Amino acid sequence: MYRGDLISRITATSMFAAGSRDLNLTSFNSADKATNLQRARTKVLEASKAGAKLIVLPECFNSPYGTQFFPKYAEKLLPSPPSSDDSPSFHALSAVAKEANAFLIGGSIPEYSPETEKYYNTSLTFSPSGALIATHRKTHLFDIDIPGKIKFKESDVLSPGNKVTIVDIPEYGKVGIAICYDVRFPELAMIAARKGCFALIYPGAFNMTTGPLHWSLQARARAMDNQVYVALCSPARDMEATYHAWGHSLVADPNAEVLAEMDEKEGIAYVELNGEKIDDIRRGIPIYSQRRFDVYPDISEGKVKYEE
Ligand SMILES: O=C(O)CCC(=O)C(=O)O
Repeated sequence: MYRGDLISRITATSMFAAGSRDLNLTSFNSADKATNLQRARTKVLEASKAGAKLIVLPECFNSPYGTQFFPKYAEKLLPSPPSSDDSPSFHALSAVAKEANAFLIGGSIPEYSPETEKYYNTSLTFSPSGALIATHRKTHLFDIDIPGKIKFKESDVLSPGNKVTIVDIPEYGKVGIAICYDVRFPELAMIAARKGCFALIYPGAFNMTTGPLHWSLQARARAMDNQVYVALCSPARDMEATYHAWGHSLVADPNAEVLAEMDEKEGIAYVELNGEKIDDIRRGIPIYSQRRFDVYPDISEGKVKYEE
């Protein structure tokens, strides 16, 4: 199930909050996709130079965030690989993964599928050779309405993905990938963890209402429930934008302790993931072997749609 022998070889992972949804902290205009892609490239190369082997970008890193923006920024990913006209972001991510010689979880981008004629919020993961190794379409759409605070309805424009996404990273182990609001659904995290993932990684962008309330708590809860690493990677905050991201990219360890947490500004956080820590935590608090599947079902078995 859990491949401690492989994951203990991990040396570094990095998170950053750059190339944001609507980032306009310096001189660049984040509503400009090409600028965002260039910014992301610079930061990925900076992280890889510092030794990162697994690099994560934020949700919707190539566009402003908002249902009004998705159709304009959406890219076609089919056929795979798409043409560079259809998906400049696909090609930029693939090229920089190769240049950085690192695994790259490329945040997410708005996608338009000519097959289904629908829009999605989609995360692409590339290997160090530049090959696409995983695609996750946000499975739980961000539809909330907290009176006087925030109303957001992704489902006005987007359609949901329909699977749990696990990527087996050679020499490291399995990683579960999902997007932002997906973190609120413990079932998805638990299935990925019980299928052997050592880390659950969520490009995401909470807001100024739910960020302070739940961002860190959600990461810590998923880490505690599953005794795995959990990483959340947010865009930096831009108060000029229509959506104010909470920021605070963070990594929680298998004991639910926060190893690194950024502030709301652009930056890079580096964290070393150690497989032995998972073994130690699970030995100390052995919930992994104490489950009572005679009392309740194992949700990771049976009718589960997942893809490795
Ligand atoms: O769950 C939340 O509070 C925020 C989710 C979100 O911002 C998103 O899914 O993009």
